[in-house]
Amino acid sequence: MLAKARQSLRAACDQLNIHPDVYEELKWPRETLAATLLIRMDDGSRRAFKAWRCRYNDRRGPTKGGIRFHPNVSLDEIETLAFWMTFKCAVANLPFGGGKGGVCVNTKELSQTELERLSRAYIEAFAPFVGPDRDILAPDMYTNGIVIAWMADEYSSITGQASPSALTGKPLAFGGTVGRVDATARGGYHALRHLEKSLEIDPDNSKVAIQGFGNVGYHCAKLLHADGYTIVGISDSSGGIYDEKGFDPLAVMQHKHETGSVQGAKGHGKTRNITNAELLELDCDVLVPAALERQITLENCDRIKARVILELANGPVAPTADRKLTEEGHIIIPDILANSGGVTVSHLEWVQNRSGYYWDASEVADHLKKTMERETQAIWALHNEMSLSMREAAYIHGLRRIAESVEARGTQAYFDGA
Ligand SMILES: NC(=O)C1=CN([C@@H]2O[C@H](COP(=O)(O)OP(=O)(O)OC[C@H]3O[C@@H](n4cnc5c(N)ncnc54)[C@H](O)[C@@H]3O)[C@@H](O)[C@H]2O)C=CC1
Ligand SMILES: O=C(O)CCC(=O)C(=O)O
Repeated sequence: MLAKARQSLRAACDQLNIHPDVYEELKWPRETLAATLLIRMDDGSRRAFKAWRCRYNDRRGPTKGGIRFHPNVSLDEIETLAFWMTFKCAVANLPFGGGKGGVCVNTKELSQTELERLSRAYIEAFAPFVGPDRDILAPDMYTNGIVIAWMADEYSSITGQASPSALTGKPLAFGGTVGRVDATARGGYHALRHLEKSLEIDPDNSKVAIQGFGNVGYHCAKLLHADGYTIVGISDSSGGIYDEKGFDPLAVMQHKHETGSVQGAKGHGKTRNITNAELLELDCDVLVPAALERQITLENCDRIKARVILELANGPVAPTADRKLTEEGHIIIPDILANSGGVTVSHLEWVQNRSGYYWDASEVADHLKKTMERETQAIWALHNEMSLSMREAAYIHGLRRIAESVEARGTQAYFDGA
């Protein structure tokens, strides 16, 4: 996956005529640590889990990125996600490089106490890699504020001091910030809203399908529903639901809490169950992939009907499908812009932890809105001026900032302890 993701880097370097040293550096992760986490299970047995943490590039600041718990997590996936984080942080103009971590585990098979032991073991294994000025962790798929709190607590025990700014996405009572829980979805919402006029989207007459109904998908559904969009399709790992007349996201979440699945939830009309593949192909105006990578590929891209794709997941559209969809006139608001709201508010959490002064909800919300509008506008302008796809424009926008930092420090600095 990293080899494919690099194609965006190559294209951006060519467009900007970037020094070959910069390309050579950004092609590779700076460092990746692998560990085997050994956990005592509740039945007394021991189990091993593969885990990784990658610091992809730290030229713009300490590396930053989430931790994913998923059975398909691999070294290649983590390094690719860390590569995307590097560009995402630059696109949002944050003083961070990119990192990412993960554990190969199906959390649905663990009890709460096993999950806690696994989370604490992760930090124990990677503690020397982590730190407020080195590598700052956060939630991603199948990790949340509770997991982050266990990790933050463990990290403080290891370092022997309160170090809240080494992890973001913490609960409010443990140094978290207001506004982080829905920040990723809200950031994407601001990007879409900012482009509504240019894309001639009328929320009251627009249908939305959302793949993934976790933190990001659920909050996105709520925000778009409140703005008048009709949420006609929703899915999670167990399948999807469709209703031409739309769903109330709150009612669907209540059903998911009660039954473990969105399937069976009732919409406003004739609701039917659909597969995840069908969800992507629904007749709708805006498609929001908010689950895994590579959901839209050459195999299914011909059947995608949505004119606008808001990539709240990381890497949901494969590069080949991306080219084809773009040529056919679909507008893809790329992940490194669309889902940058999460890390933008994580940055505010880090700032508040370090200063010991906490902001109120409106200050956080205003900052997020301003950041998303500023960067969306810059990328939209580049897309128009240079006749590029929004993804190409976003990579160029981020690369300019990263290249400036690489060049400002000098390429030699990489090897002598900078
Ligand atoms: N949480 C955050 O702040 C950020 C998350 N993201 C990305 O957003 C995406 C979703 O993350 P979260 O909502 O935080 O995760 P989550 O763990 O809260 O929810 C994941 C959702 O995806 C569903 N899902 C899993 N496999 C699926 C499949 N094959 N088909 C359809 N649905 C499936 C799950 O059932 C669940 O509803 C990921 O790609 C993540 O990397 C990006 C930026 C920040
Ligand atoms: O909040 C963060 O630091 C990172 C979130 C993340 O992992 C992502 O944007 O993919």
